[in-house]
Amino acid sequence: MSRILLEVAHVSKKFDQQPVLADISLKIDHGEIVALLGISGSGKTTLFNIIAGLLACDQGQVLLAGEDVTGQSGQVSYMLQKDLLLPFRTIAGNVALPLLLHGENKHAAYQKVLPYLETFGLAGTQAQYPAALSGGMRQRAALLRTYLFGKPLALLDEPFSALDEITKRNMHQWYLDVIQQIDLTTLLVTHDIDEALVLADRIYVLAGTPSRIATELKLPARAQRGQDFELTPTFVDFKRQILSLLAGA
Ligand SMILES: Nc1ncnc2c1ncn2[C@@H]1O[C@H](COP(=O)(O)OP(=O)(O)OP(=O)(O)O)[C@@H](O)[C@H]1O
Repeated sequence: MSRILLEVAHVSKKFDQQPVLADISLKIDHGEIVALLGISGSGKTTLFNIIAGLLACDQGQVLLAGEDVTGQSGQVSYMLQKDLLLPFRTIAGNVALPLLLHGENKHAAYQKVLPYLETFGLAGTQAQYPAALSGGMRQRAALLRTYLFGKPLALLDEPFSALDEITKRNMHQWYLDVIQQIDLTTLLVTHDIDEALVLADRIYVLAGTPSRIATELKLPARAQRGQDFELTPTFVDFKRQILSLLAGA
């Protein structure tokens, strides 16, 4: 069986005759965390929406496990920048939403989410409302809800950008831990170079006008990086390379 879960092939997009994305091709294998990195306005969200089937592309294809899903929504799980938890629903009510939407009854759905609350570091929060939780906890609840949509690929659009620096770093480590325990492939859209370098197995850098894939970087294996990867010469070399590509954009 092919390891490729997502393939974006030669996707282009214009808005009002203005090309934004030109001939974008990328692949993601099962289990990978791949970052799509670009400056503000480079078309990351546009590509995200095309992959999620929320926006039509002008040319190209989106393939999921080899099947053409171009323009089809509901094939991947996705999470937008803000946590978007419903303030009037408890945490259990929020994270169980995908199961309830699939027609499960409330009791069964709540029973199913309880062990996941534990895995996602949210044990004991089921009866609380989002406003009572910290930003990091709300983001974990939103990630759990995304995961419970049950699709093999999660698209995350700047999921940690609203968090303070320390909480964000803790969330990065947490995400790397939790991803070992669940079966999920991630496409992370971000403009944060450090975040991409800390989380991703591979990075696609978008640059130019219109945006193209300027380069693809393969990072050292997650297990070999260690907690202080950000302080290593390897990290700094990657960062320098990315900065020079983005600066020339
Ligand atoms: N619906 C639309 N109609 C017209 N232009 C659009 C539309 N959506 C996006 N654009 C334009 O396309 C370009 C790319 O926007 P997009 O939001 O995809 O970039 P981005 O890389 O996600 O930016 P950011 O990091 O700031 O969110 C921008 O110039 C934007 O103004």
